[in-house]
Amino acid sequence: MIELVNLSKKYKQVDAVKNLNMFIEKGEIVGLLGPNGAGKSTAISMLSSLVEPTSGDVRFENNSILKNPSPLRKVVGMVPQEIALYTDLTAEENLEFFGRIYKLSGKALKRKMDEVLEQIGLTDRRKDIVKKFSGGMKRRLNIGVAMLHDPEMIIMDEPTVGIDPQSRNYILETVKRLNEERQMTVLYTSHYMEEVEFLCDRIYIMDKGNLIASGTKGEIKQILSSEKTISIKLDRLNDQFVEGLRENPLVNRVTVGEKEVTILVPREANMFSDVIKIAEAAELEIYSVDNKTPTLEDVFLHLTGRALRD
Ligand SMILES: Nc1ncnc2c1ncn2[C@@H]1O[C@H](COP(=O)(O)OP(=O)(O)OP(=O)(O)O)[C@@H](O)[C@H]1O
Repeated sequence: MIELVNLSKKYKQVDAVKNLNMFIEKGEIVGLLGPNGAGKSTAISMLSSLVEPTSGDVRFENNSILKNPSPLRKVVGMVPQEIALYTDLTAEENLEFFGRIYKLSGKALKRKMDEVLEQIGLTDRRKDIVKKFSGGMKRRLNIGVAMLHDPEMIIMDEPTVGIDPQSRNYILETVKRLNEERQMTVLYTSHYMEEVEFLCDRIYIMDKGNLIASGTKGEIKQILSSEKTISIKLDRLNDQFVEGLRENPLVNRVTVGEKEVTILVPREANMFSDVIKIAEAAELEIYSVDNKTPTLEDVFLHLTGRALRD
């Protein structure tokens, strides 16, 4: 459906996106994962023809959209990171206003507004002024606006940043439902790997303007096939224990949580007795030692040496 070919964007000294190659097929949920500043917003702004690339091409149904973006714009709904609503108007009035921009009117507009309000779970708040909405409700309405013209595809730029967990779940479930029931194609950007892991069929991971991994969840996790992650839970932590792990020749990486340490070791390594000895020397009590299935966070850590949210 859509293909990005060697797409780059340079802002003065900053390479916001470097030689990005990506494709999105009809009916897929594709995730674009990366920390702040990775280049995700720039990539989707070029994809939706809001920002002009420095080089490369964006192709929709095999035609370049750089000179003629209208065929793509007709089928894409964009949910920007910033909320774009009139806060002095009600939810209904906002939808009506944006609906008219999409040239909807009369019964067709009313029908569409009812449908969208139902989809975003705001039917009973339709007459309330947006100023009084929570952050999560505003985001849901923002998504509703993008759905007014019946898009085949929706592009969402970090739609759950800074909202309550309940609204976040609602948004994730809505995206899944739209995909399953209406075969909506979705491009979902996030720096929350668990969201991308939950939603997406295929994933692209960006860092500092570069694509660092891509594929299905399984394919991406194969990157770690030679290693495994072990989670160690303790009564408390101290430096001696962490240093003891770091000095162990089998341990490739140590990540320290509150009362939990995770270590990355070769798949075949049996670490149990080493971990117990290091804990005993550090006078700590171990609650559990578990093998973890790798997460996308582990893959990101492996590829960049940093956590996604660093
Ligand atoms: N209009 C602009 N002018 C100059 N630099 C820009 C502009 N837009 C983005 N950048 C730079 O390009 C890089 C990528 O930014 P981008 O917003 O695409 O990242 P992102 O992954 O979407 O992160 P975030 O979640 O923080 O928006 C950053 O270094 C940013 O400062």
